[in-house]
Amino acid sequence: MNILKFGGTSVGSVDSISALIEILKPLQGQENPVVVLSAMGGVTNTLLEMAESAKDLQDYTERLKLVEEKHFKVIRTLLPASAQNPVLTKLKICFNELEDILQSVYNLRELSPQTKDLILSYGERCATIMVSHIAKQQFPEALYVDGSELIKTDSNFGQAKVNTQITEMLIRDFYKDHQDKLLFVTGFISSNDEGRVTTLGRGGSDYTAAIWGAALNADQIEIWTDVDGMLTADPRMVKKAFSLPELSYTEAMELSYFGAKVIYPPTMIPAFLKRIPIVIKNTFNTDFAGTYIKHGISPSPLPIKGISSIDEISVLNLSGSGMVGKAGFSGRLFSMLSREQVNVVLITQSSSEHSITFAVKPADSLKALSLINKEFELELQARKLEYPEVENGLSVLAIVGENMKRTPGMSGKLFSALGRNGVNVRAIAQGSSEYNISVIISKTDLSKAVNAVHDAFYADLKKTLHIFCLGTGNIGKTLFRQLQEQMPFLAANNDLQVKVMGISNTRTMLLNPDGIDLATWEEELDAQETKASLPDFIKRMKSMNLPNCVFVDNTASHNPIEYYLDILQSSISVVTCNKLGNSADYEQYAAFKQAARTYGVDFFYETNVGAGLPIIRTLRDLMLSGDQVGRIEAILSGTISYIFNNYKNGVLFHEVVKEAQDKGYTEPDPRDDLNGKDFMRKMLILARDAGYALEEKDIDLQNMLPASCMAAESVADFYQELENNTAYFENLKSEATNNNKVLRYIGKLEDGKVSINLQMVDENHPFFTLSGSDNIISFTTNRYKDRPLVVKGPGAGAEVTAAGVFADIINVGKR
Ligand SMILES: NC(=O)c1ccc[n+]([C@@H]2O[C@H](COP(=O)([O-])OP(=O)(O)OC[C@H]3O[C@@H](n4cnc5c(N)ncnc54)[C@H](O)[C@@H]3O)[C@@H](O)[C@H]2O)c1
Ligand SMILES: N[C@@H](CCO)C(=O)O
Ligand code: NA
Repeated sequence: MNILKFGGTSVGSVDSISALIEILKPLQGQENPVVVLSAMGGVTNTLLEMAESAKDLQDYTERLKLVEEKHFKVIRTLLPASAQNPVLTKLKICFNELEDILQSVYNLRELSPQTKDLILSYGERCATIMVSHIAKQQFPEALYVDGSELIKTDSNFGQAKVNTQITEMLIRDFYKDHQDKLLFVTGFISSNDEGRVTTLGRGGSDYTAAIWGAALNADQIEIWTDVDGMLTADPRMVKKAFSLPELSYTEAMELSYFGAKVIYPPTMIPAFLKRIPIVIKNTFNTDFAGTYIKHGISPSPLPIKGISSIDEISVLNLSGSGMVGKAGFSGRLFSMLSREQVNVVLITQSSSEHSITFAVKPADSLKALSLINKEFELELQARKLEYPEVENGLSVLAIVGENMKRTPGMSGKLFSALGRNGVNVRAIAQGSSEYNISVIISKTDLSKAVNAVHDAFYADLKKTLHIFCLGTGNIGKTLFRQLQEQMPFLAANNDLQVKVMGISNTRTMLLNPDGIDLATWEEELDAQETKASLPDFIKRMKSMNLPNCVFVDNTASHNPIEYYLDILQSSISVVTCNKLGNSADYEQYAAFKQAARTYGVDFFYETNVGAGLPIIRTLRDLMLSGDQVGRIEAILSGTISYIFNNYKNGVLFHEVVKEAQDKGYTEPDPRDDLNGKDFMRKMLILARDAGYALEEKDIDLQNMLPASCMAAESVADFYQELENNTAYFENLKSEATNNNKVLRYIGKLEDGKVSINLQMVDENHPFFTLSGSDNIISFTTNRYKDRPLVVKGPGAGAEVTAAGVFADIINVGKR
């Protein structure tokens, strides 16, 4: 049985509540989970503010109306009219009670901690009443549970201490009687012996989930929030921060102690004691597999798990001869501070025992100072101690991870990263567990320091490209061979690793979180039982959630194209030799480019034009450096080029076509080459890259095939028709040779217009001398005006194409 806790953002809006219901749907038919809910996002704060306002005789009624309306709006949107009344009535009763309480606070001008807790409890109650009723539409067994009656605490209002024994008994009894129900339980609220409402303090709803989990021995506690679990650093500060798949309890505690706001550590203790795994999931990204916090995590390749920080900290330094050799001095200092409820965040002591430095929250600093002055009055007067001063404007940065214990050089890495970036370290502390090294630095350095440290620790990992490849035909196969051959060189010369994480063709698919062995990929893929499914492949790619991910499309299929946008929007780069994406609607082409820009990833397609020849790249460089393309003239069909270069006496036209296919120059379907479609796509892509928003219909394509060849249904028929038209092709050839000319199929872009024609050119034409599958392209631009920029060479074939795809992948790695 699982406990699912949804935080404020997950119950904060119509959309998020719909998402929540979607998350519960697949659980139908299984053992019912227990669902714990927070108040709607923002409501707890508003309740607090209203209570304070009432006490200060200020108006709160406007805000009360807004809170009420916020709940009603969800009900009206998500429930059919016939189902609205009962729940609106229940909520109305709650809001009337709340209004009465606030009015009493107003009348008495007094807000006791217990009244505050009572007021706050309406946040969780109203949200849970609301969501449980909405859920009833899907799950008739949904039941609202006021959890305050089941969690028993002392009377420390605002931060009540739980009586575990009674609480667990009450929860178990209640659950036994209601196992067949889908329970929606209010988080955060509890009650004391007299039945008065208490609250569990910060992170209280997580705590409720952990208490229920422990009482019922749950299999798992899921904390649903609005981010992808715990990250290596605060993503607002570190753009390259990434989600962590697994953490030990200790690591999670250390990480959240400083900063990470995802969960609040004390709430985990009941789960920790019972060894119940906690998983942090994202309501708004259900593809994210979650961050698991549990016992026995698998060995991690990460040197550290994360970097956390406290923005604002104050430091006090105590020094003087009076401390030297005085047993119990620091004991006296810190037990005094703890007695007075000053939370000490970090302590360091010099080995000479001449000074102690410790950090506290800025709000506690003056209190700490005056406490010290009082406690050590005699020593201070006798000058055995220096008068301490408070230093502000400081931050704490901590690196956290169990691997630190085993790996030498961790602190070296930390301090050299800080040093290289000119960050001065004010004080250092290492937790005795060796799970944490903390430094105090100037607040103005914090962002730079966290980024520098993140780079230092994750750079090696960042230099691994994780690729997911579609298509194992001509190009795909060749690419894998090239990758395998080149791996050692890349590692040695570029510190770059390329790991193939997934491969799929139309039959089967293979994904391996450790990377696929390129020596045996083919047998492994063939042996897979799972039938290929593109949506599953992409889903699994996304849920691996790896840094530096590249999706490689080596197919000639329409299917992958429809996922490009989603993939780019998941911050995964796309490398493709498939031209179908860029040559469909202009709008789609533009959307791919925009998505890559917005999500900071790459969309590379060099091999769409001229295979491995640097044509797209050259054009991009021209455009980026402010040049303007006036004219492009090109031969961009490797297949047709090969055919015209090898269509000599003694060989028939259809035989040369077959040769081109056997050499791997043609499209999977050679008709796409011969009818000019493939060429047209390339010209369209070039024109678009040159800044013209053209569509296929704008291109003037002269088809060089006789109608009967065009009409052929299968590839075999097509070859037959080519043979039937032998005379037509022979005529073309002799007409050209008789005039000392050669046949050339030439594309042109001029004045924003594109045409493709069959021409006969003589030796004065720059395209006269070509051989093999050569492509040639000449750019006439503002800067290359008198003599054009020309790129020429083999423009088809598996080796050169795979090499182009390879280069695109490496270029993703360079960023
Ligand atoms: N041959 C060249 O010189 C050259 C040059 C540039 C670009 N290209 C492009 O390379 C691409 C591949 O050409 P090829 O000769 O390797 O083709 P191919 O027919 O040999 O291989 C295509 C592969 O794609 C797989 N595939 C098709 N649809 C799929 C889907 N929906 N999901 C997963 N896998 C799928 C097939 O199973 C097959 O393994 C084409 O788009 C082509 O235009 C080829
Ligand atoms: N079939 C293509 C491959 C290169 O895109 C050609 O012949 O040019
Ligand atoms: Na190219």
